[in-house]
Amino acid sequence: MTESLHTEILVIGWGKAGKTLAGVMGRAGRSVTLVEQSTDMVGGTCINIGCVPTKALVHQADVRREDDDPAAYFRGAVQSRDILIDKLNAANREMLESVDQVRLVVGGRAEFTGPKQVRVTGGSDELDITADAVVLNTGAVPRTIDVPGADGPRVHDSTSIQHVDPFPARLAIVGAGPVALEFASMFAQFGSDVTLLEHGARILRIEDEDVAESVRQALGDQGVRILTQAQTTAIEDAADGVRLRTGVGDVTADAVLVAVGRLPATEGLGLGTAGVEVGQRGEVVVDDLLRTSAEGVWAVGDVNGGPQQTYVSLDDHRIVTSQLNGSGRRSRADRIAVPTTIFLTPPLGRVGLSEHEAREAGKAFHVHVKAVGEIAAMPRPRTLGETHGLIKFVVDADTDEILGAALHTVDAQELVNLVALAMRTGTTAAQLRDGIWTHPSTTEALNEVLVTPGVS
Ligand SMILES: Cc1cc2nc3c(=O)[nH]c(=O)nc-3n(C[C@H](O)[C@H](O)[C@H](O)COP(=O)(O)OP(=O)(O)OC[C@H]3O[C@@H](n4cnc5c(N)ncnc54)[C@H](O)[C@@H]3O)c2cc1C
Ligand SMILES: NC(=O)c1ccc[n+]([C@@H]2O[C@H](COP(=O)([O-])OP(=O)(O)OC[C@H]3O[C@@H](n4cnc5c(N)ncnc54)[C@H](O)[C@@H]3O)[C@@H](O)[C@H]2O)c1
Repeated sequence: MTESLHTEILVIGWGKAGKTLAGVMGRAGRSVTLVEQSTDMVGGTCINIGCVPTKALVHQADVRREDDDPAAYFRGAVQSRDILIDKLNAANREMLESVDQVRLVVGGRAEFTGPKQVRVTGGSDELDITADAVVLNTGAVPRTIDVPGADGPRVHDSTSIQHVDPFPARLAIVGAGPVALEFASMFAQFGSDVTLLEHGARILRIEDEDVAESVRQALGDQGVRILTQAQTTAIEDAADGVRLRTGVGDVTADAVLVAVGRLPATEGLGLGTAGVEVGQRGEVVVDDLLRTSAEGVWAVGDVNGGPQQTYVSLDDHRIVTSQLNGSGRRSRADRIAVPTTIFLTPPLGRVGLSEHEAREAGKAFHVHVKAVGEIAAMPRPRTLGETHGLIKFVVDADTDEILGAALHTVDAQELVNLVALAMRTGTTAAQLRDGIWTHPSTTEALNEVLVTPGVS
């Protein structure tokens, strides 16, 4: 059956930016149609297969006791992950179903048939939609590696590994980005024997050496084996598992996770038909207002090639919403000090310049750095029994403002937001150092680390 409709705003993909924009614009009385290809993905990547389920698993892994049977414990952890995700998926649907002006089309793939004209196909049903404005929010998909055996049944991506069965006593992970590191730390805590295959000279190459070394030590103490210069050339079935051939020797495992990045999801969208330009990395090309090359078409979230973070996608929505329903002045260029966190145990929070980036930028700066275990004024890690890590600040020698920070410590995912705010507001290192902070908290590190003699 073919139906047609016209809508003011068409959102393709139920990502963070798109769902937020749909709710805001619908509540403002504008007619919105949101198309999502899969019922399993209502609410998008973050809540169904990305941030939230993985952090639920990280938490479960952290609280596992040494004598818990790994396989049985993992099954229980996955069950509680699934219960949580089902609830969030349903809550996301309810959030938009309750907005009268929003029409939801779930279970059909959208493809452009002309400028601002889309066909949605789901089974034998078709829906032709024309729109005044189109917002592309199709996300990203896991990149694969082009080696023999990479499509084998025991080779997983970040989605399927969350339900891996049987539990892998030995897990090999190809890649060393946030996905690889988070799963390495998590599976080691679940009781797997984890080998991480990094194809470069060291993990976290964009970070300072002392920061990367701090993470390496924490992972090592969890039992993660890191092989560097390990280019995977083949994945083969073997009698005792699956064998990865690498330039530095073979690795045998029960399961493999390939985590070598995520590519913007543009396949099959018919972007050429819509006059939407795609760049060399497969991303939809946008300007700072997230406008594509086609008039009236915007791209938000991972698909536009920006940082792949949920909160960046959320900010993308603010930029487009401001054009559809506001001053239109909000821009990507306004972003200052956007923090990140890799949810290791303990997590690594990062914001601003690293030491080597500050040096390359020709800045005059001081470095304040201290190992977490040596920070007497911060008992919080000791109360949690997790004293790995390092806290490092790069401070402008002329203005005393924070240029950047690396926070490898418990609670880093919170503390990094405070430091980011300090950077945005021009709060000085001395003000942070002399601040009154609750006790026992991780923020107290500021009282001590920023007192240490700054090394120029
Ligand atoms: C394992 C993992 C862990 C992560 N952890 C974190 C974290 O801790 N913190 C963080 O900030 N970020 C994290 N991320 C990244 C974060 O999940 C993404 O940056 C974010 O979800 C991107 O959202 P989005 O708005 O681009 O769209 P998405 O949420 O990806 O939504 C896109 C939607 O579009 C749908 N779609 C695609 N094509 C079509 C089509 N043709 N027709 C209809 N629908 C379509 C898809 O099914 C999907 O539901 C993680 C990612 C992964 C994979
Ligand atoms: N906590 C978070 O905020 C969080 C968590 C998970 C994912 N994410 C986002 O999801 C996106 C995807 O993450 P990711 O870790 O998959 O990708 P990534 O692009 O961040 O890292 C991929 C890593 O794989 C390595 N690599 C590439 N090809 C390889 C090969 N053939 N062999 C071995 N290594 C190879 C790269 O050098 C890189 O270190 C990232 O942009 C990230 O920001 C964020």
